Amino acid sequence: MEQATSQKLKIVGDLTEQAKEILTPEALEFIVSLHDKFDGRRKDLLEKRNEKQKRLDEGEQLNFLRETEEIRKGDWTIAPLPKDLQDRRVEITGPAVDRKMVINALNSGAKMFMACFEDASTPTWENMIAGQINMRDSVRRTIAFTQESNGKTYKLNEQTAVLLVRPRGLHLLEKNVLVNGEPMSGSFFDFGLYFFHNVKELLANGSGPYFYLPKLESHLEARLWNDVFVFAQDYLNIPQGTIKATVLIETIVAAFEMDEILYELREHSAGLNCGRWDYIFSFIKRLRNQPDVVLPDRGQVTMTVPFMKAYTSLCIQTCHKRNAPAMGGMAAQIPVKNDEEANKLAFAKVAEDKRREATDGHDGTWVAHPGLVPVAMEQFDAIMKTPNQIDKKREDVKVTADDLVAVPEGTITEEGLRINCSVGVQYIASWLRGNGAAPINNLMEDAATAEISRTQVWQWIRHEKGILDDGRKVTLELTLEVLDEELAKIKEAVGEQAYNSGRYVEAAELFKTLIEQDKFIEFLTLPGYEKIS
Ligand SMILES: CC(=O)SCCNC(=O)CCNC(=O)[C@H](O)C(C)(C)COP(=O)(O)OP(=O)(O)OC[C@H]1O[C@@H](n2cnc3c(N)ncnc32)[C@H](O)[C@@H]1OP(=O)(O)O
Ligand SMILES: O=CC(=O)O
Ligand SMILES: [Mg+2]
Repeated sequence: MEQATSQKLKIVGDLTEQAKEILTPEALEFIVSLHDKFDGRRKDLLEKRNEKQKRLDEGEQLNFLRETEEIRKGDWTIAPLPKDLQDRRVEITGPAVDRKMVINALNSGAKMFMACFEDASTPTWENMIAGQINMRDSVRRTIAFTQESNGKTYKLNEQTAVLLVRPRGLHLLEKNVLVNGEPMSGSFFDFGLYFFHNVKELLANGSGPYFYLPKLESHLEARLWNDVFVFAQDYLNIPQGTIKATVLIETIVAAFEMDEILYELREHSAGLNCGRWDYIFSFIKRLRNQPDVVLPDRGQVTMTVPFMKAYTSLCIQTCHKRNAPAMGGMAAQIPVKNDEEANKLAFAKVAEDKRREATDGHDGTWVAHPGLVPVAMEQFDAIMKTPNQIDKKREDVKVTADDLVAVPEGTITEEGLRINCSVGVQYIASWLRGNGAAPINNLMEDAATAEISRTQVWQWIRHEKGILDDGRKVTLELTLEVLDEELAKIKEAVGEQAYNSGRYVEAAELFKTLIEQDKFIEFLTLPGYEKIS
């Protein structure tokens, strides 16, 4: 249904009752202002990403920027953190769209809840609007839910986690809102509506508008966000510096600009987070055409391989020097149902990951499931006796540009190729069905992890070092054979009916497109978005 809202603005998505509650004339006016003022810069910055890729393909080596040396050497810190952002030892994450999960996350005992419109969400119109409704009701503490299947009711506990919101990345569009005939940015849509509807209520409750900013690739992108914040605060007469944002360092290029990113956002910064899954994806993506860069099977790229260790250590050192928190990331393991042994192992792996993070100096971490909150809490409580460990300056850390791009040892195996194909297709099918976070093989999968799978396969096919440990070259023919076999296994496992209705065939088609085309597709969610409404 197409709804003409004004000459300038067109809402293409259904104007349901819920949508009308969110897309009020005043809120629309605000997000249109964001578009008018900032969309040109957003597009220029995306173009800069392409230019950088071209230079990398031509052999440019990543390095710290010469033009910002003064910032790196300078003696400055971020503005003091508000009280409710000082102790973030455990942050649970989950899709903003899932009302029950939002309540469960807020009640989980975690210090923070990061509600996600990004890696964990399929950005259908329905989901994005429902997410905004869930956020509005969470902030007002009126959120409630009744599960139809068993009548179980959900409401908020007295004590709840502090809310942080992750809007979509700068590359994603919201095609259901056209400004001057052009789709508006998903980032500005998600940020703008959450901020507009909730900032005053949040401040009245003694909290604030807190964000996670995903997939940044440079300090200029941080500068754009900072300018968006300054404008938004002015627009609603909110004191400057009220918004606080944690930037995910989850691209290899951003790892070279951590100081600069904190500096750009220094009045609005709540530190950095090591988004490990997108980071691995970005490492492969950006360095895909470099002759020596090929990563082994996804399962072998752990947090302790040298380039991952270098990145997290540098992040902690950089943040703490600037009095900023350095948040850890997400272990992939989730509780395993009906298998006590496997469940124990999964918990042990999460505990080990959290212990490492706390010991290294992270100020908190992410968990994917409420069952893992106590596991992470126990590790951080044991090691971090204060609300954070920003005073642990980690001056011992010495990380060079070479350390950040050190290619890890390991093997590419047929099993690794199979897992990438199978998990890639299963996740994309889930995403197309509207579910952006899925348990697959007892691991949490989301857009970032699926990106690793399809990018590895793309690269192995094209890179001369894409050779299996048994000597066979990974080729398109071999991969398509494997893909067909894995698809047959999926069909067998889920049954004919679920297979036919579960968008698996479309997912396999999309996976094929992603690996077949020589021109690398920047994000799987871009062609994916054409298949959802
Ligand atoms: C790379 C990155 O970006 S990481 C960050 C983005 N990714 C995410 O946020 C993923 C977060 N995790 C999830 O979405 C989920 O845990 C999944 C999809 C992986 C698994 O979910 P489920 O299959 O529902 O798990 P499970 O059946 O064990 O759930 C048990 C209970 O825990 C709840 N639950 C599970 N995960 C979460 C969560 N992250 N937040 C809140 N509640 C949760 C379920 O709602 C369910 O509640 P109920 O007992 O009241 O019915
Ligand atoms: O967003 C987090 C990540 O690991 O990617
Ligand atoms: Mg990510």
